[in-house]
Amino acid sequence: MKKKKVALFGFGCVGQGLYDIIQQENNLPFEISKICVKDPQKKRDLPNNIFTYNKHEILDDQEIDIIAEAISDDDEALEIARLGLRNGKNIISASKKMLAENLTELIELEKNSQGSIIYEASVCGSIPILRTLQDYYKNSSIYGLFGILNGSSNYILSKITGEGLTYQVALKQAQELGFAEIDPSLDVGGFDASNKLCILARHGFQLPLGTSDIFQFGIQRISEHEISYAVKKDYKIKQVALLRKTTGGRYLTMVMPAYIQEDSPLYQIDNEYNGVLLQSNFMGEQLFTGKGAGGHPTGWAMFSDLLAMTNGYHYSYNAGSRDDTGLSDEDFSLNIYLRCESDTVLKELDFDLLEDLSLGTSYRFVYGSVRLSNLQKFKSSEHFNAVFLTLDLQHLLDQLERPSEKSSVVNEIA
Ligand SMILES: NC(=O)C1=CN([C@@H]2O[C@H](COP(=O)(O)OP(=O)(O)OC[C@H]3O[C@@H](n4cnc5c(N)ncnc54)[C@H](OP(=O)(O)O)[C@@H]3O)[C@@H](O)[C@H]2O)C=CC1
Ligand SMILES: N[C@@H](CC=O)C(=O)O
Repeated sequence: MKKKKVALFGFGCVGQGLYDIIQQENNLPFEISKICVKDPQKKRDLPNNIFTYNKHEILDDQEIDIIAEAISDDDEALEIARLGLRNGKNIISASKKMLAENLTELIELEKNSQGSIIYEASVCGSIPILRTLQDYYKNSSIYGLFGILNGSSNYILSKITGEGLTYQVALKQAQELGFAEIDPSLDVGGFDASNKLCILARHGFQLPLGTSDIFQFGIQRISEHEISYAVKKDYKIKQVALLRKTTGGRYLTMVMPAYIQEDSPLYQIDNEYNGVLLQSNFMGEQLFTGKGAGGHPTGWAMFSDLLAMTNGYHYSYNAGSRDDTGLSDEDFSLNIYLRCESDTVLKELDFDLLEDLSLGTSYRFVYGSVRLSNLQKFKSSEHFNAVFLTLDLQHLLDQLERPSEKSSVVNEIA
């Protein structure tokens, strides 16, 4: 049988990871015919004639069946996806930011194209979570998703709490290992996790979320105070993402740092590993974990998509997909640890103090309860200068709709 022709866009961490895997496998139904990169001056380990610097050489080539795109330029990645679909190509993409921001348009384009677009590598590296949501969870009633969706921030937090590394050193390592985005503020600021949550929301919940719909707070402000509290209490700090059904079939979503206790399923998920805990009726809870970043784990997700695509695999977007975001406009209260400089912040937040942990220090370090709407307003204000982490997420979940009594779902997740 004639092998399908695949062209790669990008030969960096992920592109090379995919290329390595392909070299080590035999009897594949496809072969790499071209690789498009940006910098003609860069030294490469492969012969020059496999590279091109002109995307049209691939997009206009009738012989090329599949495009595997892993580039660090989201505008260009979007252009490649658009032109590729218009030209009837099948596309595999790792560009989560581009996908999260343009999924509605790309789904529309795909409907009118001979080709299709799939993107397992864009969410949680090696974990086959989109395939699972598509094919295994199809039609099941998922009511919650909770997890660690960003490898770099998990790596950084693991290294600073577990090994005493400084934030800067841990971030540098995450960059050197190829985990971090070209702009690492996407990782530590929670944007990357929000992008992934948007993609998961589409596939698991049929929700067209945008990152601006997600309550989001990063890990950049976490300091030795929060770390030593975690160490003292045997907690770990994780950047967690949550999407959970509330009353009336609407949803609550957030990405924020959390103190995680030993009995949480996320506690043992360290370094660049990710974890996604799905909650659904009938099946209860399932935790999926694996390497969430890095060339080979992510390259494998692309490789698996390539194999699936050569067998005609494509996503089906549930016809029940809604037009609005589906988010709840109810207000909820969240239990947080807060470090700030003065009592004014506590007043502004209408903070319900449960425990004062300041112990004679010059700043306020307190545990208590706030309305999410107040926290949102406060963190967007100009003079915002504080750090907060949630602990007791169960306090929040207790305010949300519970699964029917008949199901055997366990609610404790954090
Ligand atoms: N690293 C990871 O663990 C993961 C990354 N991703 C996503 O995969 C994508 C690639 O990431 P990663 O491999 O880490 O990035 P790298 O920075 O390691 O590599 C980027 C590659 O993209 C190429 N490139 C950049 N701009 C263009 C352009 N305009 N035209 C053609 N090629 C271009 C670069 O070319 P040149 O070689 O000439 O510089 C380089 O080969 C990103 O969207 C990232 O978010 C997704 C999951 C995990
Ligand atoms: N920068 C991302 C890479 C994978 O998606 C991460 O750290 O998770």
